[in-house]
Amino acid sequence: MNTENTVSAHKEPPKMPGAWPLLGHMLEFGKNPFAYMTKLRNSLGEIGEFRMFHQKMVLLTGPEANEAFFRAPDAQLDQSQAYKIMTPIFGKGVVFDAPPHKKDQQLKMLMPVLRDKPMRGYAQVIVQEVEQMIADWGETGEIDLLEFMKELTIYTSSHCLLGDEFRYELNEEFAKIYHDLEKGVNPLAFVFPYLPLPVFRRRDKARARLQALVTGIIAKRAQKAEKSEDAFQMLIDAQYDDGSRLTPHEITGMLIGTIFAGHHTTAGTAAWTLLELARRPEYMHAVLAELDAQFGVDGEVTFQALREIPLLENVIKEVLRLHPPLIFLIRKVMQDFHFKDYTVKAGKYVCASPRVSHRIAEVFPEPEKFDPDRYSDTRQEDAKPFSWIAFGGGKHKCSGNAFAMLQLKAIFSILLRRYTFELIDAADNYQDDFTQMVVQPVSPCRVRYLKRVAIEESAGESLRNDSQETAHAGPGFRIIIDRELCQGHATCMAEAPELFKVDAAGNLTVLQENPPLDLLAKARQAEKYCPSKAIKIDLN
Ligand code: HEM
Repeated sequence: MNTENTVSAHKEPPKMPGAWPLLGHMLEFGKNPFAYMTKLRNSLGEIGEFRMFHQKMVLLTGPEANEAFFRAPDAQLDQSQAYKIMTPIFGKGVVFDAPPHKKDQQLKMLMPVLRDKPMRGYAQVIVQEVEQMIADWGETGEIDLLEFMKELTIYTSSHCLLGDEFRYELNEEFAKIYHDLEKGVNPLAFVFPYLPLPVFRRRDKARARLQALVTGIIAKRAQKAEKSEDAFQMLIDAQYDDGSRLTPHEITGMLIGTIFAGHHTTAGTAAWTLLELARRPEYMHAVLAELDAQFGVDGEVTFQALREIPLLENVIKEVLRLHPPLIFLIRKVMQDFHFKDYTVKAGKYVCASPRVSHRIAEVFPEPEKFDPDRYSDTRQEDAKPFSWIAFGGGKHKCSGNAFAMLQLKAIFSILLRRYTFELIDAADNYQDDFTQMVVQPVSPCRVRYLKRVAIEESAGESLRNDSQETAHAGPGFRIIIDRELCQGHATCMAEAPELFKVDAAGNLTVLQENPPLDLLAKARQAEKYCPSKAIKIDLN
């Protein structure tokens, strides 16, 4: 396998049968791209061709094929074509629309913005935004988790990247601009990017207004003695190899492009992380124990501490394996591309699919199982290069991956220590929405939150009351389950893992027949928060 010309690579990739005239495989692919790509891999293997309308697409899956895809030079596999739809938003001549030497330099300028040094400052900003979002949540309530995460991550990323002026002085105006830009992402833009449609007009007006605001802030900042420490400032100070600076048009495009790249991807991952934990009380409990040990009840969430929460990190990795927000990545073949015995001719498109590659049983045994322990030192199932590719790979690997992980870890370090969460609908109702370009959970995605401090306080209260009851209650208590009512929500297991176990089929087992009284407070919490009211505590 390689990306250079070789004499042995001569076969055309095998083709999927069943193409319709004009449409090709579009109908089946459009209905559920993941199901279609899985079918292609199951029938043709690691390389196979299908058609979207007249366009020939070749799907590559598995670590070796991914390696060929990600290591190919830009001159051979061109990424820009796939992002053409974004040119009116990011701007002409910005990143994917820039000539190759300029694009490389612009992407390079983004690197330090999203890594090491400014991260410490970002950690504080993210923590502050999470605290603010939940400040008026109260004891308990219901939210649409995806909407919550989308709002939160637009605040965190705009605050970290655009800085204080946009977050505090221009917050409402920025929300409107962002809304109009988002609405302007339309597949029509592939073919007619500047058609005089109202959505495109609003998009262009919003882009122009954003640039005017950026230009104004650059001028204002130039007057100040003290320098800001956000991504915006780093781009103002950045230089091309020839010493020239980015123009306000380029800075605007790079900032909005970075926010777009990180917004729905991070929001969807955050929502899935909480959903997967809420479905699995044993992991929720273990993550909570890790966070409590690291930060204590009121400990400060610092950048350094966020680096040392391996279980939460593995949980997020497993979420990204099962629910990568970008399920296929596309390149246009500019020069014939070779993989093993096959040649993909120039003019076709090649795609890699994180979602399909992540569910190959030879790479990730029992691929459908949520198992964060896969990444432990002893197992390292992701050790094979290009097997875990949620952030892509090679030269164009996500430059925001460290920032995304920082955001996710900071969000949960606050949220989970303040509140517990439970699903409102049946667990199977929470699915991926494949109709979106960035795959996220289907909306509405309803969860209930309950304040942890209240739980702990009332647990303390219970304990105090219990000690009074002990005198005439005997040395233990009994847990009575009404099996007719129990629906296997597993909330009890999150509250008292010593007392309850719920298996994957929703069957509840009570682990101790006559538990000691020091577990009574926890049992009472389980009784209190059981959504089906199936638990009764009987004092001896
Ligand atoms: C969980 C969150 C995220 C996921 C799963 C994700 C995934 C990806 C993937 C798969 C690519 C490669 C695309 C390709 O090869 O065509 C990519 C590229 C990129 N991502 Fe992310 N991303 C996330 C968050 C972010 C964030 C937070 C930012 C910035 C704040 C960001 C900025 C970028 C940029 C600038 C690129 C282009 C890199 C290049 O082409 O050199 N991403 N991302």
